[in-house]
Amino acid sequence: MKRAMSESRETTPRAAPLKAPAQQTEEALASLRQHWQSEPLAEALNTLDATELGPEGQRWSRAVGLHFPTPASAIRGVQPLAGNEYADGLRAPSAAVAMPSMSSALLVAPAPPCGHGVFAMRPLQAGQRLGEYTGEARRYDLWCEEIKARKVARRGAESSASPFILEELYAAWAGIGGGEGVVIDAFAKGNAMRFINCSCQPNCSFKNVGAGFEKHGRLLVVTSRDIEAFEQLSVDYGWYFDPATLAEVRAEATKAYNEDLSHLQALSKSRASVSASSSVRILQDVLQEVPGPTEFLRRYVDRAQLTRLVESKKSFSQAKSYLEIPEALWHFYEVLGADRVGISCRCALDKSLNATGLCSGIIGRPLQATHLGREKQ
Ligand SMILES: C[S@@+](CC[C@H](N)C(=O)[O-])C[C@H]1O[C@@H](n2cnc3c(N)ncnc32)[C@H](O)[C@@H]1O
Repeated sequence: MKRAMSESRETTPRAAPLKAPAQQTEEALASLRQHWQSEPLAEALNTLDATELGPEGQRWSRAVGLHFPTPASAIRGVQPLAGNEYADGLRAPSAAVAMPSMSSALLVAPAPPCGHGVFAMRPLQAGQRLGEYTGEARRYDLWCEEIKARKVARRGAESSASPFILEELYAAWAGIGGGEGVVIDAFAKGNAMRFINCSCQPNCSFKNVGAGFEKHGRLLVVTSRDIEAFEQLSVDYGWYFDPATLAEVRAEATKAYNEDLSHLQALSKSRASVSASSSVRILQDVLQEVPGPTEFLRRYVDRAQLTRLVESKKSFSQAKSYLEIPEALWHFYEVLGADRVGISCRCALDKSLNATGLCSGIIGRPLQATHLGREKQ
């Protein structure tokens, strides 16, 4: 990956000793495991052995001011950054901004199905400043171009203008910065805050703490409500509001629906087993109340509505846009579209990340409860 020349200043990793000795780390992990004992999370925590929490993870944590070692599998290829690096001609804000040191309550650990996450190991109060979100401060326009080039290289020339690929979800918007906007990109370099997952019921937010007109380049993670011990920290990534991304999600939703037409027709006629399309098989299972492991897409189908659609013997026809997908199916296909783009949300599959079970299905999309119905494109 070609990166823009950096005008960054060198950051000096803090040389503080790792504060939690092995025994304290083991105790912390045991209590986390105990707390989430019947969840997939507890099983994932069992994978953390001495190698995972060995010297590599200890060095990384020390460099970013974390109390506990960070699992080696989480930080492969990720450079620890105690403070931002400034690239693309951006300069560090000149006015000194006092930043809190990293909270000693934080522990990075596996958090299935979202990779690794950040856990609060003791209760935290609303409004608490937990530390800085560090990474490379990049000009938004240049960073976007780079992401798009990578996307075209990976997905082909017909890729849309939407910048979504995995890397993008590590970049946090840091204000307009007097120009085209600034993001803090923590994909390749950062600290523990880069592991905070997205939740539809977030418990933290980013606060911009730049000074004067240089209101960019410094982001604080602040709790937005009281947090209980062993909860995961979460924020709302908010990228749903990127128009190009939304257009791509909906184009993929329409494509997926049109690809399924003949199978949907079979579904409406006989409810016989549907073979070729896995998405229609999910609808079939919902209709027939087939029990089984929770397939996350099932969450976005209302059984009564789907039954009415099927019983109406409607014939399914090509949709030109997602607005033409039948009412009972649009949410299901919108989430499927988001999954194809790479931004489907699975927060409610992890109780530590979202205990309410309410999830919009798309990373950064508002919950249906506050966002009823389909929007116009
Ligand atoms: C900023 S990182 C968070 C740390 C990441 N879990 C890791 O282990 O490196 C963003 C990535 O985490 C995952 N992620 C975060 N929140 C998610 C969510 N609500 N649903 C699904 N995946 C999520 C996605 O893979 C996303 O690209």
